[in-house]
Parts: sequence; structure tokens; C-alpha cells
Amino acid sequence: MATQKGSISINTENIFPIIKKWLYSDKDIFIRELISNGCDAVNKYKRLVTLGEAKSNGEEQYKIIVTIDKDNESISFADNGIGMSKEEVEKYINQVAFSGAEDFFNKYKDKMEESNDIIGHFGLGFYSSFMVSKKVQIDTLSYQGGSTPVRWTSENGTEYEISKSDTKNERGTTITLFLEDDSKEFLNEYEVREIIDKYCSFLPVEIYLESKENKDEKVENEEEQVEKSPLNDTTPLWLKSPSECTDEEYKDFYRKVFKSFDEPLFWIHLNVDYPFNLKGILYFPKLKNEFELVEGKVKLYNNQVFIADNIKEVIPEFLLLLKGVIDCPDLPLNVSRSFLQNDKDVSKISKHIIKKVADKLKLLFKNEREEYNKFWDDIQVFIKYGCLKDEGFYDKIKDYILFKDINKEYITLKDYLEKCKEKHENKVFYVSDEVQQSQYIKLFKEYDLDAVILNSSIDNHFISFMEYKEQGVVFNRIDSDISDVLKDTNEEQEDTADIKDLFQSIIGDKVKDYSVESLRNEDTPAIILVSEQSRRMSEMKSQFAGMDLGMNFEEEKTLVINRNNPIVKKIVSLKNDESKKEDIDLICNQVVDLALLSNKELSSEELDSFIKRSNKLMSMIISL
Ligand SMILES: Nc1ncnc2c1ncn2[C@@H]1O[C@H](COP(=O)(O)OP(=O)(O)OP(=O)(O)O)[C@@H](O)[C@H]1O
Repeated sequence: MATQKGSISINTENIFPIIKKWLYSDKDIFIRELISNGCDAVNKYKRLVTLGEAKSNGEEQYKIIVTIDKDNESISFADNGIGMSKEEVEKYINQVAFSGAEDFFNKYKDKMEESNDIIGHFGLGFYSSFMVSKKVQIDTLSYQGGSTPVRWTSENGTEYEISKSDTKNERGTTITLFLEDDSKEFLNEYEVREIIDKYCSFLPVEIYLESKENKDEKVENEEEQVEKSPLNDTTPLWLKSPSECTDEEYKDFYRKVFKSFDEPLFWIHLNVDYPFNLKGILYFPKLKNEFELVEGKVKLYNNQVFIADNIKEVIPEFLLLLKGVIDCPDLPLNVSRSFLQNDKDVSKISKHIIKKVADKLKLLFKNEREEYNKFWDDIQVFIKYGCLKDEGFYDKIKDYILFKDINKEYITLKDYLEKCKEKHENKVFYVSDEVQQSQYIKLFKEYDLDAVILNSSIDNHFISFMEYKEQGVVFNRIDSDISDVLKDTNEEQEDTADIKDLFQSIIGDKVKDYSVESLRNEDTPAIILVSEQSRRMSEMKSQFAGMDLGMNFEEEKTLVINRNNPIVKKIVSLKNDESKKEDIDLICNQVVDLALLSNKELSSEELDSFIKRSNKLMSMIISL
């Protein structure tokens, strides 16, 4: 064949996507592009064999071999796919943004029963090789009988040479990149292996990595003769039908892909054919603490080629807390993200994924309630975050949201409200700190009342959200206005004014209100209740620390005095005894501080006088 020279034509309309595509992305993407091209070439050939348009002895091992040649400072990508004739090289390689993949698909689409598994779309991928090379060489031999091997070379991507190849004598294509000085890292086998691992772990054609030096050693080393295993898994689990996958396979896949020793809690196998193609597996990881939430990872693939982690245009943001893989052959993922934001299919996919997650939760709730209860602590933050982010998600799963109560039972809002209807209709009591509020929990148990534990940092927002969504339902902290609930209706109401007056005269306005009750447990002299509204306002104020909000947001406290308590009884009986005035004063203050202490930490001055008073009381006892 005579040597021919010419200029590469550039379709200017299509040059802009190239700029967009590579100006901002990693250099290593060329490895993904060239391996995907090899993969396409093999898939096209296999398809022709199936259609009877090409011959195969049935034993051929299709593969892509990546070879690093340190001496020549090159890296090559060889496949035994369809190959290219001289005309095809001129058509597909010399015209940037003219995709032979699209051409092939259009030509054979009527004859193809399965969905399109060809990766290329844009006719640009090959040119990414110029990001790292000073010279690119293609040696290719078409599958068509009587073809001549072709060599195409170009030093800058705009001018080329075509001649007969003197190295290619078997069907397929070898693309050799002579690396630029600033891209020598691609001669490092470890580095290249990492990149292949990142992008090509699940490509459908076997990929091998060789190093020219190793190749020479191989002849001498007997053990090396042993067949190497491919770098990739050509049939990833998500492609299998869910009914054929075992739990162990799902767990192994999780451990392998996410390099995690933990076991996932459960998973969702996505498998959609219509109206779009989507396959994948989403795992609910076990979270050790809330801060791990940021660590989720959802890997997005396009026809088994890795595209990126956590593309929030496709996967709803809150689901990015999960770990998983999603393969979406329909998405034009090589295009910029702004395109994705406006794509209708993309929002449909996102909605579909949300629905599937909600369905799975419903299924677990209905069929495996015990297990679901066990998972709840680990998934609750994720679920609540999802509800806050997406009301639609809340509407789908609201009946499956659980609350852990003070007896460590898991209960739905509906069941809680039903159970407590008689005692406090439409009111949910909650604990935000089990240690700090332990006295109130004890009190609730004595009264056979129930409260739920809402102690994660997201719960404050979630409570407001629930109150907004579930009109009429209010959430009150366990130390809030519970006097109504504690009131014993059977009991005759005695005059309580003298007890109130006594305390009020000593304590003054340290608390806003006083009430006298007959608590079932006589050991407790008094408790403090804080109005829910005032506490929320005061918490809000502390979030805006330093800002003048123009209002006073003090917590409104009520002192509930237990008239069944012997100390209270005693001081009330002695209230008119002038000689005991000082002692009564001391005891009343101590009773109030103890009640405050069970509610929250004392301020430094409060603590100071509490300690002084306690010491005084002890010395009084000793001198007795
Ligand atoms: N290894 C190969 N074997 C056979 N043909 C190839 C090979 N590499 C590239 N080609 C041909 O060159 C064309 C252009 O390749 P290029 O990578 O630029 O674009 P593409 O794969 O079609 O699309 P994309 O830009 O989405 O990767 C391909 O469509 C294919 O016809």
C-alpha cells in the first residue's frame, strides 16, 4: 500500500464537547476510553458472529491486553475485536466526532434483540489519547476476509499518516501511545492497574495488564506460565437476575467493591427494563456513628464502564449516604452534568430509585419486622434525612418510620398515638438525652406512660418536620408540661395554696410557676418542668448566639412540688415555726436545686451555692 498523507477534518460543531469533556476531567480517562473502544470492538465482532456475518471457531478467548513498554516509553491497548479496514480508519478516526459505534448500532439495530451494549456514542473517546501522547499509532486488521493491515499514526491529532502495518497479522486493533514527558506515570504498572480497577472493573471483556519486561521474564520463569486471571469481573452481580443471587454473593460483592470488612444491613437489587434501562445494587451500610454518613458511595456505570462516584443528578442526594452501584446504559453520561440536570429521563430515574428504596423498606417492615426493628438504629438517621430532603419519600415511608420508646420497644407514630390516646391525645413525649432525663423516664415508667427516644442531631429538625406534616400532632419533651398527665383524677383536690406560698416566698422568681401534685413516688420532693415552647425558643436563640433577637427567650420553668413526699410534708407542718425558719429556707432551696439538677446542668453560681448548702446540711447533721 502506498503511503498516503492528508489532513484530519474536524467537525467544528462537535469540537466544543471535546473541550468541555476533557478540559475539566482527569487525564487518566484515556485508559477508560481506549479499553472501552476495545470492548466495543469485541462486542461488535461477537455480534457479527451471532448474526452469521463473521466466523469463529467457538473457542476464541476475547480479550484486551494493556502493555506497558518502559524501554519505548509507550503503553498499548490490543484487542481481538472487529478491527478496521483502511476506509473505516479514514471514516471513524480521521473524522473527529464521527462515531463508528453509532454507525454500527444504526446499521444493526433492527437485527439486535438485546439492548445496545456498545459503549461509544460520540466519536471522541479515541482523541483523549492525545492528552498524554506525543505520538499515537493504530495498527489494525479488519475481520473482513482479504483485508490488509493498516497503520495510522499522528503526532498531534490533527495530521496523520496511513500506511500498511508491518506488525498486525491477526484480527483486531492495537493502539500504541508514545507518552509525553509529563505523562510518564502511565509507565507505572501499579498506577495503571489502579486506573483500570477504577474504571474497568466490570467491563464485559477480559482485560490483562502486561509489562514488556515481565514478558521477557515470563519465558524463563515456569510458574509465570500459569494462566493469569483478568483484572476485571466480566459478569458483575448486578447483571444477574435478583432471584439467582445468594445473600453470600451480595455480601462478597459489597466487600470487594467497597473494600469493606463490614457486612451491609440489607440491599436492594434494581432491575428495570422499561421505560429506561437501569440495573444496580444499593446497600444500606451499618453506620457506627452519625458522622460516618458522609462516607456513602454510589458508583455510576454506563454499560459496565465506571463513570463517576456520587452523581447527584441521577441519584437523589440523600441516597448518596448508601453504598452501591448503578448501571444506566441509557444515560449520555459522557456529556456534561448540566445536560443531566435538564434531562427528563434523569429525574425519572431518580424518582424510580426513591420508589424502590421505599418499597424495600415497606417489604422489610411488613415481612421481617423483627429484623427491621434491629436495623432501625442504623438506618434511622438516613431515613430521617431522606424525609427532610424529599417530602415525597416521607409520604411513601411514613407508616414504616419507627420510634424506639423508653422500654426499648420499636413503635410507629400511629401505634404510639393510639396507645396513648386516653392519657394524652395527639401528643408525643420524647427523650432527647437518656442520661440527663433519667429521672423523668423513671417518673414516666411509674405512671405507665410512654415516651420515644429522639436523641440524634437530626431529630430536632425531624420533630418540626413531623409536626408540619402530621397536622394536629405535637411533640413535647419528657420534662415539659406533663402536670396534666401526672394528675390523679381520682384524688380529691386539697387546698395547695399553703405549700405553693411557702416555696414561692423562699424561692421567688427562680421558677415561673408553682404547682403541687401527689406524685406516686414519694421519694421525689419536687421536679422541674420546662414549657416546650419556651425551651425551643431558647434553643433557637442559642443558635443565633450574639444576635439581638429583640425578645426574651428565657426557659419557663414550673416547680412541681410533691405533697406526698415526707420532707415536703414536714416543712409545710413547720412553716409557722419561727425557730425553724432558717432550716426550712435551707431545705426548700436544696429541694429546688435537686430538681433543677435532674433537669439539666446547674450554672456555676447555682452549683457553687448548692455545694455550700450541701456542706452546711452535712455539718448540721453531724452536730445533731
Ligand atoms: N479498538 C478499536 N477497534 C475497532 N474500531 C475502533 C477502535 N477504536 C476506535 N474505533 C472506531 O473509531 C470510532 C471512534 O472512536 P472514538 O473512541 O473516538 O468514539 P466512540 O467510541 O464512537 O464514542 P465515544 O466518544 O463515546 O467513546 C469508534 O466508533 C470505532 O468505530
